[in-house]
Amino acid sequence: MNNLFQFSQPLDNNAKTLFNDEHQEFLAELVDTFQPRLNELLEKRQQRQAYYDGGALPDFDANTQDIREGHWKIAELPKDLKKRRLEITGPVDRKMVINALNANVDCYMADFEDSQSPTWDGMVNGQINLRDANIGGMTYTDPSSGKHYKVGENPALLIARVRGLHLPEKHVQRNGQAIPGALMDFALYFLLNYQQRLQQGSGVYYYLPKLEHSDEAKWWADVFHFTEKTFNLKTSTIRATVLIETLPAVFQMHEILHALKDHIAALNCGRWDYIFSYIKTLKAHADRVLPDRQVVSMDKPFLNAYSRLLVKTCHQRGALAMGGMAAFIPSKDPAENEKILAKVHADKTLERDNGHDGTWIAHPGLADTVREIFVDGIEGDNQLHVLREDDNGIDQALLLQPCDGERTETGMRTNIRVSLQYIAAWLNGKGCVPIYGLMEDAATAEISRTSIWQWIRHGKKLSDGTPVTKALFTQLLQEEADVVKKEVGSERWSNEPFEQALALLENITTADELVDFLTLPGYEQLN
Ligand SMILES: CC(=O)SCCNC(=O)CCNC(=O)[C@H](O)C(C)(C)COP(=O)(O)OP(=O)(O)OC[C@H]1O[C@@H](n2cnc3c(N)ncnc32)[C@H](O)[C@@H]1OP(=O)(O)O
Ligand SMILES: O=CC(=O)O
Ligand SMILES: [Mg+2]
Repeated sequence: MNNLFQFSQPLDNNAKTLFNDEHQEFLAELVDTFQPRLNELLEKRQQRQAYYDGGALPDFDANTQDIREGHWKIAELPKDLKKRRLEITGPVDRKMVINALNANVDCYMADFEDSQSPTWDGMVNGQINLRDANIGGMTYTDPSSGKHYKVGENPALLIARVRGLHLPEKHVQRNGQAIPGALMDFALYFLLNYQQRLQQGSGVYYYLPKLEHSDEAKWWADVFHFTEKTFNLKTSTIRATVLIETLPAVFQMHEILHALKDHIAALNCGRWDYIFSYIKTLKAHADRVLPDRQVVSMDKPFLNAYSRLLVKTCHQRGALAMGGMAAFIPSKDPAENEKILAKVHADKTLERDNGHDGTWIAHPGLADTVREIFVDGIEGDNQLHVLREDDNGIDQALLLQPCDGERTETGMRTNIRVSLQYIAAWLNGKGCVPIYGLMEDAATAEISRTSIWQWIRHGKKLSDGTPVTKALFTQLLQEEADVVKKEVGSERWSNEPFEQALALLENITTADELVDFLTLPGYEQLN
């Protein structure tokens, strides 16, 4: 094996498959060509944030008005990306991959991101699992239950979501620097699967998370062109769906589609990161502090405007407009489950009526309910024809409109318990877990912990008049840690990294400066 990278540990057989000489050569070329520019793009994020922290608000860019107002379309969608009414999402562990491919859905978004804790083993085995999924006939036997899993006929179309641009892959270094996690995920998924996917008459499909600016989309476009050229492939073999899940990006949707016009297939409303980004981007703006997380739902004016503007922008350019995730997951209690399905039904109906072409589900048990809306409830493969005049008036003021609602002690305590349990799970290698009947992943947990930070930062009062201070948070943290300890039992508490999570949550919530992503300090502690 050649020595183009330094690895933090000896490679096992799976890792050797991923990092064979040919793969290392291409990845090294990508890193050398694109990492310096990526570092500049990340620096620009900081500069824009400093501008917002100084009192400015995100807005449409006057310099790119011609792109927003010009007549152009993205490249024609490939046949298999025109029908994406239902997409299941989930982490890349083997059983989940098989269950997702067998779910009654059109597509499966296989996630190296929000729902995947980026442990070395998780990322390496995830690539092997997706390779096997693309080859077909994938199997697995669960060692604890003995249950056997096999991918059946007509599996869902696979789309891989790579890590965000901010996350390094510390286990793989080049010239003493950790490589970008996003480039590793992109390159390995491409190298392991492109021949197989082309033989099947398809392309290589990705989801790109957490972009903040069209310059970042342009960076990805250049990575895709470079890859297609290196492997003598037709332009547009690689197709991306970009999550619009940061507040700055909602003002850049035409520009993002334009920058990626040879490779884009759709935009997606990543609502949870979007809410987190609203908090983060406007963290210095006392008049835009969010209320309890539970009341920030998609029918709030600022979120509804985001969904409608995304639909309009996509359809104008010939791209699909994907909806997002309702965090409710099925309950084993039939009465409770009926209520959950009713909530999911209402949430998805709103998305369908806004004109989305498809949506996400977190669990196979939601497929039938959501099919009623997005399969039986729309005519044809998508709603590309929906272009409403009513949506013309969506402007900066509406997109940034403050959100009504109370800040309560119960809400704050729930945020603490959810953050604590999620961080412990993430540090333990699980990126998505059920907590109090909801799916929690990196994006939802970010909302919980940054809400508290922002309430402290602006000295907000709870609905009973109590001011939110660091001292109040520290007191509630101890009380809620005791509650969680009782809920999970002392054995689990001591066997899993709850104490580590407690310390991390306390640090990031009481820090004077908002920590950009909880996964950055978290990653320093991850294997
Ligand atoms: C903000 C965002 O980024 S949203 C996108 C990222 N988030 C996600 O993708 C959520 C993915 N969902 C999940 O990880 C899971 O549904 C959880 C963790 C929330 C709940 O999982 P569980 O506790 O295992 O749920 P439950 O016990 O009800 O699962 C029943 C079965 O459905 C399977 N299942 C549940 N969710 C999924 C899924 N998303 N994909 C495939 N299979 C699934 C389970 O593996 C289990 O299979 P089994 O009966 O063969 O053992
Ligand atoms: O990635 C999806 C989100 O809601 O965040
Ligand atoms: Mg997200």
